Amino acid sequence: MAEPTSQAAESGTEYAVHTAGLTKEYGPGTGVFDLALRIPRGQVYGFLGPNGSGKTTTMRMLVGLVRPTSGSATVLGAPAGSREALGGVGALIESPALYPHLSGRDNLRVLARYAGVSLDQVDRVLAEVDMVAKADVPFRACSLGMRQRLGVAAALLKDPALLILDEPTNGLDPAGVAAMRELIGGLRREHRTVLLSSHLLTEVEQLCDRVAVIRQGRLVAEGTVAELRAGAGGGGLTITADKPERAAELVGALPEVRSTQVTDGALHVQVDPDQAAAVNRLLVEAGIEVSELRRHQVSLEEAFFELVGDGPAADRRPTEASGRWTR
Ligand SMILES: Nc1ncnc2c1ncn2[C@@H]1O[C@H](COP(=O)(O)OP(=O)(O)OP(=O)(O)O)[C@@H](O)[C@H]1O
Repeated sequence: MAEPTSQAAESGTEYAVHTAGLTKEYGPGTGVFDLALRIPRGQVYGFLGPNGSGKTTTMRMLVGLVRPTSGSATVLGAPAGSREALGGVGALIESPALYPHLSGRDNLRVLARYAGVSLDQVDRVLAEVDMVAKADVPFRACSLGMRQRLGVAAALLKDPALLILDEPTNGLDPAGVAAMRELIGGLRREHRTVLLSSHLLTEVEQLCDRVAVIRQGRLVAEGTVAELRAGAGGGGLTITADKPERAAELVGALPEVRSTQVTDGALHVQVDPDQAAAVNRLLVEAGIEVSELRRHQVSLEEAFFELVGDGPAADRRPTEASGRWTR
């Protein structure tokens, strides 16, 4: 699959998905409102939000299953839901609807015929989702993990540039989740774009290049995982040193440091924890004795709960915004 071309960039199609003011109003305050998404090609893009926040509705609008109330959505440079856009999109939205009595392979053959795709593609997608050995098991006898893999295989039949996967890890055991992670990592290596919704934030953290967070139908944050973490305080260092005030002065002068604070003799520094070695070196070279230096990282989960406001980290406030925070 080709990388985005400069011609594509010029014509504004460097984004696999581009929405502006996208709205689906089911009722007052219910649905999706004024959504502006830009999903770069070739990335795995996480779409996060609590139950009922509008993820599925958005994905359905992107494949033309739900008609927007207002706004626009462009998919692979064509209007969402148009024949041209759909030609390049594979989607798994909710559970795959396959015939229970047919095997995975036969189900995929039916879908391939229906989509006008060569039957040769069936073996290719079965291999891609690592289901060749189990391809002849009737769908009704397939485990949840196998069903989800077949769902992804069905979405891959048209060799799509964009995969839209709504909760592909739903209900999977840890081994199934790990296998799905591997599969999605493989899609990225093929330069496909993946729009992925998931409640498994550690998975999203490992897989996604960028993330959008929606709450009650509205975008509340967008950025790389690192930017979202930084927006939630970003983590930092706690330093025990013999001259904490002097240490704070020195460390505070570093351009990467967002803030310093000395409490109970310990120096708290808001900075990317990966700067630990540089900070330590600075202090030691200034003749300050460092007896302890601890790193702490804000997880995507903590950042998420801070944004959607109903979890363990809800009482904490972001101290500095570096992602595209829209709250
Ligand atoms: N066809 C519909 N008619 C009326 N309201 C709907 C319809 N579909 C969705 N909604 C409402 O729109 C809101 C967004 O639902 P949606 O399914 O998009 O959320 P979600 O983020 O995918 O949730 P989940 O994580 O639970 O799958 C919810 O309040 C839901 O009840």
